[in-house]
Amino acid sequence: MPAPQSPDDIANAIEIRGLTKTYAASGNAAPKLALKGLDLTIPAGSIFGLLGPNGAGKSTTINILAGLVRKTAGKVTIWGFDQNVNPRQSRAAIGVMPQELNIDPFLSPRASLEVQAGLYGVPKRERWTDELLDLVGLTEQAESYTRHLSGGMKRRLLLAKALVHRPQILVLDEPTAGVDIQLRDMLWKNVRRLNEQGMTIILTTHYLEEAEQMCDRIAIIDRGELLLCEDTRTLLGRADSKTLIVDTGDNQTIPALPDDIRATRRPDGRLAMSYTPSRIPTDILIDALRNAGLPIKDVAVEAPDLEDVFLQLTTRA
Ligand SMILES: Nc1ncnc2c1ncn2[C@@H]1O[C@H](COP(=O)(O)OP(=O)(O)OP(=O)(O)O)[C@@H](O)[C@H]1O
Repeated sequence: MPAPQSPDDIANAIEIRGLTKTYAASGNAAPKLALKGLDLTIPAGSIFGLLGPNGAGKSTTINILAGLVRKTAGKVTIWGFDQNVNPRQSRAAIGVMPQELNIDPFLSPRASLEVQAGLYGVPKRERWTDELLDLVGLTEQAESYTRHLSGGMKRRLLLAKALVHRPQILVLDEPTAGVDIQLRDMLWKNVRRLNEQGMTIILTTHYLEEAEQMCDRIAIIDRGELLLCEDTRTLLGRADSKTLIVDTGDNQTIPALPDDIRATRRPDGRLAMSYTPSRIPTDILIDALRNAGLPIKDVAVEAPDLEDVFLQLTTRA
């Protein structure tokens, strides 16, 4: 049965059901159960973050998607193609920018892209090597030896390599680990542009702030299991705590407040109160300060970030 091809037909770029991976024992090391029946659905057109602490199983998942690691059990469907039934088509739908710089040092960027296109069987007339070099800002270095490129340029070349076969899905494995701000900005600009053109983006990152800013949906996995998969906004709403910061001018008293509100003075003199907005609305708290006779010169609210939620979910006892 032909699998659907048009983006309009595809609701989910990736569907993972019951994905299990056991790495075989080697030497003294026992077999390792890295994925324990993972279910994951990645909507087409999203920028999707796959997060988790070290050893959670992120790379294993990505490597299975990329066809680099063989799954032990489970079903993986990529762009409508079952990986077991249509391995070639499912692999063609995905491009992976790996963590490590796996580039032939003796090839020029142009030659690297041509070789990669050849590996994917892209006919010469369908190649877009010049556009790709331009996209990642390597037109000037197109003919240089790759070993003469800076680390940042090599990473940009990896991005271009992942795109030679115009995949519908782009996977970025820790794309900004150890890169400078300029490269990071360039990378995210490109990623957003590709996403606007319809490409589904999946990324792993240790920078939670980055995931919060970039991803519209986030999955958190830990010890080979899915902890949650939600829209970023919903996920951030989970941490039901906020901090109200009030500048009370010269008045430095700490007012008496209900028991479940922690009030402290920050080193800059402002009053900081942690509270649970679902139980105490912010305006009620401000009224309580007024009633206590405190001057209110300025007010700010600090909302929880992804790091708070992540730690809440993954901190091990
Ligand atoms: N080739 C392998 N052989 C045996 N065990 C492995 C192999 N690769 C990974 N593992 C183990 O499988 C588990 C999941 O590893 P994986 O690399 O997928 O995690 P990760 O979430 O990507 O972690 P990190 O954030 O550190 O990259 C870990 O316990 C790891 O030690």
